[in-house]
Amino acid sequence: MKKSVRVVGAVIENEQHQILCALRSPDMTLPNLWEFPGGKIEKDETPEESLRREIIEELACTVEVEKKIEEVTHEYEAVIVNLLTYKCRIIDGTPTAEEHAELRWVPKNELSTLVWAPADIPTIDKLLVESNL
Ligand SMILES: Nc1nc2c([nH]c(=O)n2[C@H]2C[C@H](O)[C@@H](COP(=O)(O)OP(=O)(O)OP(=O)(O)O)O2)c(=O)[nH]1
Repeated sequence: MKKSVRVVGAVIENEQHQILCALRSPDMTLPNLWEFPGGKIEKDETPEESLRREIIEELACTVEVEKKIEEVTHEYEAVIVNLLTYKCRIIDGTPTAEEHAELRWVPKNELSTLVWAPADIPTIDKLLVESNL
């Protein structure tokens, strides 16, 4: 049976309505795909705790976790990912790529020009709807 993992992703928006996008490096699983910074929820962690920890590790900054955006279960070839995405606000520091190949602020209405990890598409669709309001 395929392994299931619970994953959290941070949707961080700046004042220019751009979203912080992170590029997985060539040596990661799902190489060279864009994703929301975050990672696997560890045992005994709430999704919010996990997201704050992952953002410190990956971006070297502190976020406040706000409302949930989407929950998606996506079956990859080797694993089933249950992804929860949350709006987050930076409360300390400036995002730095500690683990990713690149970080890029992308206007909401241009998000679909990047090649995303498939589990992220429903979140992208929601953000695109918001940008057209
Ligand atoms: N962090 C993050 N992971 C995502 C997203 N979308 C998506 O399918 N994933 C997948 C990639 C990984 O398989 C898993 C998250 O694990 P991770 O961020 O801890 O990745 P990892 O490379 O350390 O883990 P692994 O897959 O090599 O074991 O979820 C996303 O937006 N953010």
